[in-house]
Amino acid sequence: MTELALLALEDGTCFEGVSVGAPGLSVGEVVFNTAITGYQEIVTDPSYARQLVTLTYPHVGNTGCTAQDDEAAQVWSAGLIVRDVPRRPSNWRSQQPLPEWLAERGVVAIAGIDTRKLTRLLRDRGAQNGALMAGRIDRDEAIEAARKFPGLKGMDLAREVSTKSAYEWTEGQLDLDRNAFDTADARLHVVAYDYGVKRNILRMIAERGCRVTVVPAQTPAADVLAMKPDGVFLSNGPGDPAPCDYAIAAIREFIAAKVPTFGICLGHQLLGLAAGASTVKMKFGHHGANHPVQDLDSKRVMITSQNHGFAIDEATLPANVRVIHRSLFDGSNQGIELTDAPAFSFQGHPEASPGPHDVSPLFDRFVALMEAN
Ligand SMILES: NC(=O)CC[C@H](N)C(=O)O
Repeated sequence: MTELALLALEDGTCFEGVSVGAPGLSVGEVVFNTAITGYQEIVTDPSYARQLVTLTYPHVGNTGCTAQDDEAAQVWSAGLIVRDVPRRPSNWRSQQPLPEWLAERGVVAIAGIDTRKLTRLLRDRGAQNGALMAGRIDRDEAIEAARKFPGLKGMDLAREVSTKSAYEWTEGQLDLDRNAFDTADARLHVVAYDYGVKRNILRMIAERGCRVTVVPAQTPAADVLAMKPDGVFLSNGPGDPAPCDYAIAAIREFIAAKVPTFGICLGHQLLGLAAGASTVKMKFGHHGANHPVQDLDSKRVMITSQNHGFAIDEATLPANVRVIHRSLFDGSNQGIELTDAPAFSFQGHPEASPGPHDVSPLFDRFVALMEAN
């Protein structure tokens, strides 16, 4: 039986469609992602916590779902909004159709709405708070729920999605035949802060000859320094970076101790904050897999995977921070490097899961930085 679903925005706009997930009500910030592939990696990316993701690509679910493609232990996106789901997935790796996979995980999802209209609205007015309802639907209740969502600004979500206890990561990048990666003869020890880390980041660090210890977001710097790591990694993650004072304080200690440090996305923003810069909320952010970013040193342009709604305000960067990457879409900051400490970071997603691999050399740069220190 087809169940109805409804998406309501805080401005009162409603879209009616059909449910392609679990029944229920879910609220969050509505954002659009322009990637053509990678829906499973997108909804399991912890950076999407409290966000309802609409995909601009019209056919979603064509290749089904596969356990190996999860970027975390659960779906973190608050809900999924698509134009059309095929009746039957077709791919040799597919274990389950997308709607069944979403329903099993309790994720509310809607299909059959005009996602082009929704995306244009978000581009014009900026990211909107919204509510997604499936099964029993009620417009007024949904609009009210959307209006009650306080918005992501000021929301510290990193500590909510983080691991509760430390663990060792031992897997290399998935190449389908070989899932276990041997880190027995690892040359370097990396402590990775989990603010909402994606598995492919850990794989890419591990297979470059690193033993990786993943620690909770609120682990004090002293505990990490006691492990005498060769490097510290700051992960991606959801929410606003500014209220993550525990992380900013810890990173300041790593900078002072001159520990090689590499940050991605939320980790990049936190490094900027620790260095003394400010972050700003963007109008609708960057979410896609085709964003051109320039490496300002080599002048090379890379096509990158992106997922962020906050950004470092370059005007606030102190003199000891160099801008090393910039977005060619809107000129916003994409990378920084400290001139007086071995620390650098990138705003996009170099692990590219999903997305193009142009930025993967940044992981080699991190390894080189650790080796040089
Ligand atoms: N992918 C991320 O790490 C996102 C960082 C942050 N939550 C933002 O929206 O900008």
